[in-house]
Amino acid sequence: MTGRILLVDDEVAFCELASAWLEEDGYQVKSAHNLDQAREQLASFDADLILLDLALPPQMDPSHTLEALPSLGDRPIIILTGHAERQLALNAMARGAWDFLSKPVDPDMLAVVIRRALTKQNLTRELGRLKQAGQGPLDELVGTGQAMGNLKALIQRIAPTDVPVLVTGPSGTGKEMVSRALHKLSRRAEGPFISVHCGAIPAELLESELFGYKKGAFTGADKDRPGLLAMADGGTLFLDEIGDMPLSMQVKLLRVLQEGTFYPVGGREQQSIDVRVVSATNADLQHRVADGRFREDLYYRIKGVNLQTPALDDRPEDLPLLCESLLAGWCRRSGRSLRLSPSARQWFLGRSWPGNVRELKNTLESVAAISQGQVIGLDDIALLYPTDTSAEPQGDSLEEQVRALEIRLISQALGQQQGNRSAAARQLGLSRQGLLKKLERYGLE
Ligand SMILES: Nc1ncnc2c1ncn2[C@@H]1O[C@H](COP(=O)(O)OP(=O)(O)OP(=O)(O)O)[C@@H](O)[C@H]1O
Repeated sequence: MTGRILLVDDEVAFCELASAWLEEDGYQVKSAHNLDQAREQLASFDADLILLDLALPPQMDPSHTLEALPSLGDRPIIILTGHAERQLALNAMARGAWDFLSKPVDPDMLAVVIRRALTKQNLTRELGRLKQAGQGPLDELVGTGQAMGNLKALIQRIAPTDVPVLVTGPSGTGKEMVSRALHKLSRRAEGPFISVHCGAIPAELLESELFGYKKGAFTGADKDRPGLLAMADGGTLFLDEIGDMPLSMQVKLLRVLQEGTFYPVGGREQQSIDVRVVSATNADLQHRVADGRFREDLYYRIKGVNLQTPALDDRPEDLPLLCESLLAGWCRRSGRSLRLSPSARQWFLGRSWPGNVRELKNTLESVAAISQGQVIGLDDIALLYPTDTSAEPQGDSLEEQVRALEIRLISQALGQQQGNRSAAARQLGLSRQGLLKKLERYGLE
């Protein structure tokens, strides 16, 4: 076991002896001979545990030492006592000390007590870390119904392991969000989360994007460049749309996942990586395996645990909360304050969302962007979706109608292109820059 221990005892001989025992067990040890020295040491030596004699100079008064306990920080303290000081030791424990040992100290007993205290300290720290990390990522995944509840419980269970995860579900159901939550709740949370859009990178570039390349590997390779795999080292590699990965690349990826090593394009030196692989797809991979478009061995390699994100229409119970939280998110970003009128809310709750949360989000944000007061009404919705509402559009000048039409067409294009802005711009005949400007103007970012 590893750990840092501060020994506080005025008996120099005892400090030396105990330090030798503890160092032999692999601990880092420092000694102090009075309370002032102890506090000084703690300023630069963040001890995980303190061994503390109660009778310390200059006072040699145990009750003075007891009063000083809180100034030694929030770490387990083990009290060292003489036989006559049993009551004092019990007082110390009542004040939060972890345990006590009578002198002369038995080295085996010391080892056991220290191991128990450090285990407890590690668990407390881990719990604190998990509580802190655990709040955010799962709360971002809005949904309190049974389907989302089960999914969140599974995420929490699987996240701390290194098991590969395949996230499947229809487009716009939050597969990427789930994958990020897995990373943020994992032991790799401090490491990188690298996303590879397997379908968006042209097949001929995928290899150099993933593996990186050496200078001179091909025309234009004027210096070494690390690939996405190397960048993900120590973290999570997220393979999005894995079903669209070309077969030739699937073989190479399989080798990396099996061996944990790869060669950069044009390189002779093997590189190793340590990554956790999370893949996502809205394709039916088993079907692709059956018709030969996806390698079976790779399928089983990445599948590990399969998490399924439910279609929004299969969890209508979450719609009210989703509307509320998506609108609140838009308000935060745009600096506006808006709510849904009862009839507008009814409209959102009463229809089907085949494009899932992405479609709901785009629709809500488009309507929010064109609404003018503090309440989104059915008339705002009617401006964008005239055929979906019975209300007539009201008070719309030519300018407002053009704006509404633009917003609708942009939202539609973004929905059809799965949020890919370059593709949506192409579909609309706009430059990417032109589309970005409009998104900003209409608060659709
Ligand atoms: N449960 C959810 N709570 C809040 N927002 C969500 C939820 N699910 C999805 N979203 C939002 O919907 C949009 C789409 O989510 P995401 O990109 O994770 O979906 P996806 O399943 O990976 O989609 P695709 O298959 O098209 O890549 C994002 O803006 C995301 O923030």
